Amino acid sequence: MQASKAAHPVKISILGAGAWGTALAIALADRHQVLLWGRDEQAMRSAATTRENAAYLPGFALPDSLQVTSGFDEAVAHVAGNPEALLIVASAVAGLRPLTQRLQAHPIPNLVWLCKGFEEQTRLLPHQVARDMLGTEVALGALSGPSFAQEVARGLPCALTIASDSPALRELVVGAVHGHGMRVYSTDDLVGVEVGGAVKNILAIATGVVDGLGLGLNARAALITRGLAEITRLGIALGGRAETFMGLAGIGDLILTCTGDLSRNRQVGLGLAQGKKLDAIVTELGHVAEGVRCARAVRALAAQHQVEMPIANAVAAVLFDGGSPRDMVESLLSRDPRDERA
Ligand SMILES: NC(=O)C1=CN([C@@H]2O[C@H](COP(=O)(O)OP(=O)(O)OC[C@H]3O[C@@H](n4cnc5c(N)ncnc54)[C@H](O)[C@@H]3O)[C@@H](O)[C@H]2O)C=CC1
Ligand SMILES: O=C(CO)COP(=O)(O)O
Repeated sequence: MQASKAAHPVKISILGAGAWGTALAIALADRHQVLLWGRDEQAMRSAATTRENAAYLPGFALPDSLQVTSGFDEAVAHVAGNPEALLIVASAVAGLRPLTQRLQAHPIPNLVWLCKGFEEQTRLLPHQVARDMLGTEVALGALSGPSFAQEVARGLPCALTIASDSPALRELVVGAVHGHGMRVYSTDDLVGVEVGGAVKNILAIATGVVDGLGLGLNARAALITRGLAEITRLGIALGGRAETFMGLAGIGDLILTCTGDLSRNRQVGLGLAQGKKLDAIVTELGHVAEGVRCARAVRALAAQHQVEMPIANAVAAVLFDGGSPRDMVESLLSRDPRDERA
């Protein structure tokens, strides 16, 4: 599909001024009329004056053309009722329900989210949460793929995928985001894209543990490969398509997050291997590490759907059951041999 609408500017509101929402706002602000909303009034006032989001993305200048606000109504009014405008939810998964609940009263035609995970309490994927809150009238989609915020904010190249069952929304997102070093592919496999993005975070914690324990590059490659098998099994059980897991939101993001030290989830694993406590690691990060919240939901879903996920389960045991990082490795290495396709 060609980026047919890239030529003209689009109104875009981004709800959530964390690292990723801010980076995407920076990347799009030279092409579109972008408004970035954050819930912390003082932080947004400071960002508007200093032209920097010091808490979440320090060191990156906000372009003059980027509007910054803590006024929710202002952010919604920027796009409401406009079928060519785009509303992007850039919060953590935990923010998707409260934010979409606030959108119920507004005529939002197109909604895309960037978060990766399952909702902790309900074990729902983001598109199920969004549908719950907004019904079927709104065109919905997930924008995912390997994309560290800091690199996107620096203008380095990346490739993303937009997943939606609405061809018009896919076209709108490709038209608005593709270009300027960002390649945007599209798919209708929302489940596959969301499962890939959610579960790779747990595998990044596992890889951080293995690397932190100094177990070597062979072990890392084995873990990533068998991790992909786990993601694929769960994804297919939940209705995703196998080929999606060989794409950007599957193996692409898995490789990035497992091997790149910019990953917060990988940092959690490295910290655990050093013997640090989970609470201390998460506090020190100052950002969300979705794999931590998601691991319990994935363990429960794997059990419910009878999907074998030994690595994800071993991570959950370290995070929630007091298992040690070395126990995690031992539990994986002592498993019986099996057919590689199993
Ligand atoms: N940082 C990155 O490189 C990338 C992050 N993502 C995903 O995007 C999402 C956001 O990530 P970051 O911006 O990096 O996280 P962050 O930790 O830098 O910022 C989190 C954002 O979510 C908001 N938030 C958290 N809990 C909330 C709640 N209960 N209600 C409303 N808002 C809430 C915060 O106010 C903040 O704006 C995550 O799901 C992450 O997995 C996806 C691709 C790249
Ligand atoms: O999803 C990401 C890159 O695509 C970011 O991963 P982390 O949340 O582990 O930093």
